[in-house]
Amino acid sequence: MSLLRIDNLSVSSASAAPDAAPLVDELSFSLERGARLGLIGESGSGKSLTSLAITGLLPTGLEASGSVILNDTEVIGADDRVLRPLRGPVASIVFQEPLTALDPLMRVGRQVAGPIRRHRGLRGAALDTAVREALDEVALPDLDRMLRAYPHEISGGQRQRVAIAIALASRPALLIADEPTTALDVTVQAEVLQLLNRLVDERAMALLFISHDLAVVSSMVDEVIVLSKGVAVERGPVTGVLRAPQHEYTARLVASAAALDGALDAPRPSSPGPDTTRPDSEAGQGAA
Ligand SMILES: Nc1ncnc2c1ncn2[C@@H]1O[C@H](COP(=O)(O)OP(=O)(O)OP(=O)(O)O)[C@@H](O)[C@H]1O
Repeated sequence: MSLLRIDNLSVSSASAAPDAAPLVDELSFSLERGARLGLIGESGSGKSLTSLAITGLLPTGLEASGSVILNDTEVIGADDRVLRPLRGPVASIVFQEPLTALDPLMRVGRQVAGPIRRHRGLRGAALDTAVREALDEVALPDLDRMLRAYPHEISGGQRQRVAIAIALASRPALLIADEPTTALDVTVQAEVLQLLNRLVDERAMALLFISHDLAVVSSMVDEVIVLSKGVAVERGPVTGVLRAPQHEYTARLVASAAALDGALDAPRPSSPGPDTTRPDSEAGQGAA
């Protein structure tokens, strides 16, 4: 039995015109325990709505149809009472913006303790130890300060590490990472990806990794689905899809990523180096 099996999932807005295209359109895929799948596509292609539909967290006004079976439970149409026990121990989400997941008025230590107490039943000294271990596992420095800090008192990268610690505290079988590093600067991004990679491996979790960034996706997953306007236009092993895209939309995504890489690698048009070829230039004068 697959950990997650999605059949013909569609998501539509209740207030949209009857002939409007669904926001997610007849999407099907499954994910086995320990497998890694990427969902890529431009902004607005339906990636986040898919992740929210999987955990039954679609905002009011949006309706899902089809079937999402998470660990043997049908999510679509299910009561919150049925879904709550799945959120955490079966599937956890790490969002793009860590502040979405964190309570601004609660110290980090208490926020991490909440899901550990709820899902693992720990109390007292055992709970304190588990909270420290959870923060240590995501490589947060200065644990004493972290435990007492409010979210605004730590950096963006540290906040995302705390959000990851919270998502993992309930030991999920499936981690959904929805653009987890997009809000972080490039060096911090690489550290957080490394951390996620290690934790997913160590815990043999399944990973659904959502991103518009092809380079990031290819470093994290084995298989990929390409979404365009809510439709899965291509899928397959990540290296094959990115090296030899079959669909024109995927080819465009790959080309624009390559163009971006090329632009970043190329020398800057206004080189900061001294221009000694112009006698009247500042550099030329300075060098004279
Ligand atoms: N609550 C809502 N009501 C109506 N339409 C919505 C709602 N939320 C999202 N949409 C629309 O659904 C489409 C898919 O949105 P979604 O957030 O899944 O895109 P995405 O691929 O995750 O984009 P991004 O990378 O920018 O987060 C978009 O056109 C969006 O405007």
